[in-house]
Amino acid sequence: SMTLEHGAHRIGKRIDSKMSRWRNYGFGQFIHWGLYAIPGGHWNGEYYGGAAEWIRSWKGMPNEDYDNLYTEFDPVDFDPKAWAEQAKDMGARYMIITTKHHDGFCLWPSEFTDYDVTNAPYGQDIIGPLVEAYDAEGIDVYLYFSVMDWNHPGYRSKLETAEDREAYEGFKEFTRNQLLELLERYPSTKGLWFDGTWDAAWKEQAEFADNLAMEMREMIPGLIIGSRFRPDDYGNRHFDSNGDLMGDYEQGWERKLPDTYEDTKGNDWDCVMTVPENQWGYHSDWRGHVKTSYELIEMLVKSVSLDGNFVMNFGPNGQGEIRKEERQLAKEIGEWMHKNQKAIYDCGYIDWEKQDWGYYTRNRESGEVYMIVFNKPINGALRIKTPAKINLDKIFDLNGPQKTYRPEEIHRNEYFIHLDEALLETPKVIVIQYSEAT
Ligand SMILES: C#C[C@@H]1N[C@@H](C)[C@@H](O)[C@H]1O
Repeated sequence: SMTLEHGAHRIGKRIDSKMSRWRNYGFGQFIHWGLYAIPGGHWNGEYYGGAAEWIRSWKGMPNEDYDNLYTEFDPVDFDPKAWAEQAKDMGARYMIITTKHHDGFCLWPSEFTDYDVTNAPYGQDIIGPLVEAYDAEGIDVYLYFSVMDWNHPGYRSKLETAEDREAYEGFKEFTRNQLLELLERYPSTKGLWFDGTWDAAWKEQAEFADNLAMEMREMIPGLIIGSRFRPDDYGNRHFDSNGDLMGDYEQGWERKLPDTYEDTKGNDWDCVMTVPENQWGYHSDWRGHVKTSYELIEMLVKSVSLDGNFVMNFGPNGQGEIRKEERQLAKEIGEWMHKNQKAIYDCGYIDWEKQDWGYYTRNRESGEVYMIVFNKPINGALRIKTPAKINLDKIFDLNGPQKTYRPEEIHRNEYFIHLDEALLETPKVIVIQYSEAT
């Protein structure tokens, strides 16, 4: 392997209690909110088919029109307590909020730019009340921060001239100032979710990013930072030039899921997921497939079954309201979570052979295994295949009358259990208590 100054500084998972807390969340909420929520995917009567939070990059939206949207930002309906209550009812255990997206508009009063909420009609801090409201509900808060910043004069996607390099030094100092400012203002934050770090200019900043990450971790010991922040000595991100994970967990699963445990390389990881195909910020006209609560629950369960966290995105509108589709999804997912959260919280992967009926999760403390059944076979027989020396001691429904199942042995370590109910209305959880034969 290569000698790297600024590659991965740890091989393997973090094992401290703060990271264990992160690992056990299971379910999180992403919130993308900012100026892009005002146009909501339209401008001058034209429909923008891209991701609403990228509308500034659309030829139909003149840059100066976008950059002046801040003069209209006045979300009178913003109610952080209501958002936090809804997240609690849904069963989210952490929340990631966009403090600054690629457009550079800051949802907190920043000392280092005028392009922030204090210069919009709204005039007040958005991040602080959100942190407070979510902390009060016992939901941990993480801060999304985009390094790429279309508003800052010193931003460069690549460094070609001496002038570029000089301007970029100023931008780097600005970035450091804003990050330290955020940690100073919101010290209860548990981590940062970085984005906008794919440009060539940033990929040259291995030493700067490494030092900045160390400085932030000194400010808040145990701070959790994913793989999307630092480039290594050769500009590689997420995995360094030796193939080792940069940061505390893998942030590569954006709008996609690993299919097997091998795909996760045994690392911690999160999947961040949009409800439509590709809308993070508010778009008033969702077109194409909009995911149902059934699909989102399956993605959540699949993530936990493969040792990851699932983070579902919400895009509040320009008035600060959560749109009705998202409110309905939160309600439906919450109904399932209220009854089945034991199969999600503090759970992860177990190396039992995946079966067509659904997914296994395992509680990391108790060792209890959960079968989450999505696909009931016509004959109602659910196959269970375990590694050798595993004894199935007790099998019963998580909910309802504690119906127990007597496994029918097919041959060693392979069984059927027989469901007798006609039709599954929602994904069904069955508990397996097992022991290892000595
Ligand atoms: C591309 C891109 C960005 N990464 C997602 C998490 C959203 O913030 C999207 O705009």
